[in-house]
Amino acid sequence: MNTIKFEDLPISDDIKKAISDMGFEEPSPIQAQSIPVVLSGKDVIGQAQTGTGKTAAFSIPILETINPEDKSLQAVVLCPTRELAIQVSKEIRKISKYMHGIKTLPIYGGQPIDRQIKSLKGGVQIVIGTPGRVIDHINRKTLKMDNVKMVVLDEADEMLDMGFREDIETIISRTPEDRQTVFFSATMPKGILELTKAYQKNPEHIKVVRKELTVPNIKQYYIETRSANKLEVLCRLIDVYNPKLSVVFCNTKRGSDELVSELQARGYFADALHGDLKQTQRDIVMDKFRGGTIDILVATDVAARGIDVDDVEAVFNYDLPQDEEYYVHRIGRTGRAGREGISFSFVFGKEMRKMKDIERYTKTKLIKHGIPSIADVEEKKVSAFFKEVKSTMEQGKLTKQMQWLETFCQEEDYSTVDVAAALLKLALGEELKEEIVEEKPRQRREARSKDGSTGAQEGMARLFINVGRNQRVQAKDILGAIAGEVGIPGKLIGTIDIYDKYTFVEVPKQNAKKVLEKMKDIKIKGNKINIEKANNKRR
Ligand SMILES: Nc1ncnc2c1ncn2[C@@H]1O[C@H](COP(=O)(O)OP(=O)(O)OP(=O)(O)O)[C@@H](O)[C@H]1O
Ligand SMILES: [Mg+2]
Repeated sequence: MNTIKFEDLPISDDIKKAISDMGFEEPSPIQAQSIPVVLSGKDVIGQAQTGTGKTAAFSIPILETINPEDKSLQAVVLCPTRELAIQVSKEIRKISKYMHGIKTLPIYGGQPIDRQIKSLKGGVQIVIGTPGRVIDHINRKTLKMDNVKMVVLDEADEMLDMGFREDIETIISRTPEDRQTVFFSATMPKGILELTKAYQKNPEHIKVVRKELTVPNIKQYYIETRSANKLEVLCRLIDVYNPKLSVVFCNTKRGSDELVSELQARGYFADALHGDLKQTQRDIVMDKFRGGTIDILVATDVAARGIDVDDVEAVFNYDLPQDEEYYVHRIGRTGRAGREGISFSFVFGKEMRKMKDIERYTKTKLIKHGIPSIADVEEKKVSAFFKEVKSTMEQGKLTKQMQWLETFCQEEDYSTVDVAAALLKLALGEELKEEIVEEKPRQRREARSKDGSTGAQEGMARLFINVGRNQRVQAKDILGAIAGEVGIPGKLIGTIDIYDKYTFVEVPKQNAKKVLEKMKDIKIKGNKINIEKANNKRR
């Protein structure tokens, strides 16, 4: 149990007052353990689960360390994404609310650099930035690192990973030798931990993780569903659980755009966040999500780390993440600061193996969840609707409506139940959807045919198409190409499943050989694809 109070920590009254305004009553374990050590000036690697207050754990010591009289740059916090830089900067501003003479500035790409230069000229002591833009300012000499006392890497493992490492090295090399270097993250893979040696002196590794890497207050489910059914399953889960806010993760920008269009077409308030959008659009989407104008954020991994939005009650892995660490960060967008959360990961076939890797890495077990039935969804919708009806009745003032109803019933000779039932149908619509029947991959394997193709329909052969990662080719293009090359009409080709980079296509058995011969290493819309016989090893 954590018995340390904020009063026991060596922090100034101004900060104590501010964090009390923020609703922090007691320090979280990572705050209790790391604040004194960071304040002592030591280098620190702080690891604690998602949503447990790592931001304040480094922000409070930064604010205690810098000298408000000195207007030079004294602390630099580096974050992997623009949204995170903005968020951390806001948190530091909140904590320094009662302090005088402190200036902080988020600097990130996609924002006009002139405006940033102007603000920097005013004397900024704490910069919170993304590496690229920080380097840009260093090169322009608009950011002077000579007086930097402290460098913090938030999401340190990501920052030291390949994508950012070089930039981080450049930035750190510009700071004084005797600076303090502080790393925080919920995950710290061994390989990355090795790298920290290059930047830190005798670091203290403060690790507040339990057995599991994920927080216990997130209920983690997995659902077996093939790609074709994912959208419907997602909608049903959202209808049944009715989360205040949800984040849905896709592995590609294009996938998230497509999903947003489909959700919007079904009447959901959803929008996308990914790296292809302009910064102004990214800001608008985040503001809408924080404000509740949209309640579903469909995002790539750009939103996986650090983002803190209070009412996110559910996270969906619409596509399973490529890295195990990312699973931890993604689902960590819910269940923050001790709140409850729920997560659903969609898996199918070969992805079960990836899921097992995730379970091993996080030391947690994902619980199997069935696909909600139409009846489940209806029950939920009807009960929610009746709740509204009840509250309308309780508010009263229905005299006029009652008169209309009585007149109508008398004139047409209907009972009020007849009318109420018709009104219900009008309000809720008639459910015409069919139940989803998920074929089990195992059953398909049993149906394996002699030619090595898996589970194809009678008379059809299933072929495996390797599309390669990040290639922009669609099922219909592949079907079209086969029809063009081999001369079999598209309609003869059966079902098609997209497993992010893997696609299966069914062709009539007598045409299978021809397709395989003619379509080896061909290009479709500039994308190299490869059609092979499907076999069990692939799954
Ligand atoms: N001592 C505290 N008491 C109550 N709430 C707190 C406390 N410290 C932080 N919080 C709140 O908890 C939430 C999560 O904090 P924060 O974003 O710092 O988590 P994190 O550990 O950095 O998570 P992640 O690994 O996802 O980045 C924030 O809304 C923050 O305001
Ligand atoms: Mg964080």
